[in-house]
Amino acid sequence: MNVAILTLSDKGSRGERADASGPALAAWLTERGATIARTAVIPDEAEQIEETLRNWADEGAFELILTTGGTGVSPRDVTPEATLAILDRVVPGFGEAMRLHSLTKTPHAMISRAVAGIRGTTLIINLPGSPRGAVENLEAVWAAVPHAVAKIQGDPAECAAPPHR
Ligand SMILES: Nc1nc2c(c(=O)[nH]1)N[C@H]1C(S)=C(S)[C@@H](COP(=O)(O)OP(=O)(O)OC[C@H]3O[C@@H](n4cnc5c(N)ncnc54)[C@H](O)[C@@H]3O)O[C@H]1N2
Ligand SMILES: O=P(O)(O)OP(=O)(O)O
Repeated sequence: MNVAILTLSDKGSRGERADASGPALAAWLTERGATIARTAVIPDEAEQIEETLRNWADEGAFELILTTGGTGVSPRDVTPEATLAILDRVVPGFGEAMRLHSLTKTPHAMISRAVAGIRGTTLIINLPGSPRGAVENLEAVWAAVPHAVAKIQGDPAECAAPPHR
């Protein structure tokens, strides 16, 4: 699976803090056989986020785009709005699963407004900004990602498991 990782961070984009979240996600994914095909760190600016997500998805080179950062309620947290602006279809189950799983780790999980969905043939998933939060939220949805990616790419196989005996 070719994955692109977009880090949204004002401090990171200004060089005031090293990006630890993008590399943490990359390491986690690489251990599971994914290829990290593109990374970038940009500020929490809605137009820039929309443009980057639109361009990356429309390249058709990545099955999965992960964002990290800007999902909360601070004045400059705009990642969910920017993502929704460029999605063709929303997949609410990813956000539901992330918050359900993350609430077992911290009550602050309910503050993340992360969304997920599809643009063209690319699955896009928001993750929170902290390195630990980003990986914990990816862990929460990973079991469904390969199947979702296959379906988005047009896999015609039937989903239903064989009937139980
Ligand atoms: N499973 C978990 N879910 C959530 C956690 C968690 O720890 N585990 N944290 C919750 C919190 S707290 C919040 S608030 C929300 C929303 O988070 P955001 O997406 O808005 O995160 P940011 O404000 O962008 O960042 C938070 C914090 O993390 C550090 N940070 C951010 N970006 C980077 C980076 N690229 N490299 C290193 N460190 C980074 C920094 O200290 C920021 O202040 O999510 C809940 N969900
Ligand atoms: O510089 P950022 O965008 O990572 O913001 P914060 O540290 O306030 O989450």
